[in-house]
Amino acid sequence: MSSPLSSKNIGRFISIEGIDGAGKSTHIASLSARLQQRGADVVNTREPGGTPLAETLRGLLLHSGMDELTEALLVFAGRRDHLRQVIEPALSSGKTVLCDRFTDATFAYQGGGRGMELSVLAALEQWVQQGRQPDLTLWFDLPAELAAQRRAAAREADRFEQQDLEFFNKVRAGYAARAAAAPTRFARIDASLSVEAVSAQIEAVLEARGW
Ligand SMILES: Nc1ncnc2c1ncn2[C@@H]1O[C@H](COP(=O)(O)OP(=O)(O)O)[C@@H](O)[C@H]1O
Ligand SMILES: Cc1cn([C@H]2C[C@H](O)[C@@H](COP(=O)(O)OP(=O)(O)O)O2)c(=O)[nH]c1=O
Repeated sequence: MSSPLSSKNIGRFISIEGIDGAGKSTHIASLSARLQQRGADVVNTREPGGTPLAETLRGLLLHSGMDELTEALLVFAGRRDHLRQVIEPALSSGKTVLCDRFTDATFAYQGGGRGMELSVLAALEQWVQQGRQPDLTLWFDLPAELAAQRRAAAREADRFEQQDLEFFNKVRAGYAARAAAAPTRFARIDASLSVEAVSAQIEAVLEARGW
């Protein structure tokens, strides 16, 4: 067994997921501000990344060629450091961690998109996280075609964003499978709607939890 993470859990862990172009970045700052207005002490972070070591790995993941197992090992290596250095200490001290992507992205991209065996990812997940999961995952869901149109209008593509529609359809299906397996943790947001309608859905999810 790997060394223990933390036994205390008094903060809230929220992850935000979805295919590239779903609108995560558009909503994160206002979501963070909204949580702070309600009294949360919010730590904003992201994956791949979140610590100096994990940010170095992020640069490699987004810009260097490698196979899917190497990708998975790098994301989990960064995740381990991120959990130990940032996420667990924050949750132990009662903070709210708002994380732009977490392990569902590995199941969706390396599992769904690249076709890696899910049992290998599940074993890595157990070793690295020892049961730690977000308390809430906001899944921005929309058709891959619409996300591609939004990305094309917005920015230059990295290694993942250069993938075709078939890849993103598989990533989306990967998220759908994770959501079906953890229906209490996941909240599906219809990300094909307007920015205002997406914000309203997020608010409804938080309200329903009394957050
Ligand atoms: N609900 C929406 N309707 C239309 N365009 C949107 C919506 N949400 C985001 N966008 C636009 O789509 C593009 C991608 O959004 P972004 O927030 O960067 O996505 P992500 O962070 O999930 O990749 C941006 O140009 C953004 O302005
Ligand atoms: C966390 C994670 C991300 N990724 C991919 C998904 C994204 O295409 C990419 C970077 O995510 P993201 O930070 O959302 O990209 P951007 O800053 O361009 O919005 O990393 C994986 O393939 N596996 C993972 O485990």
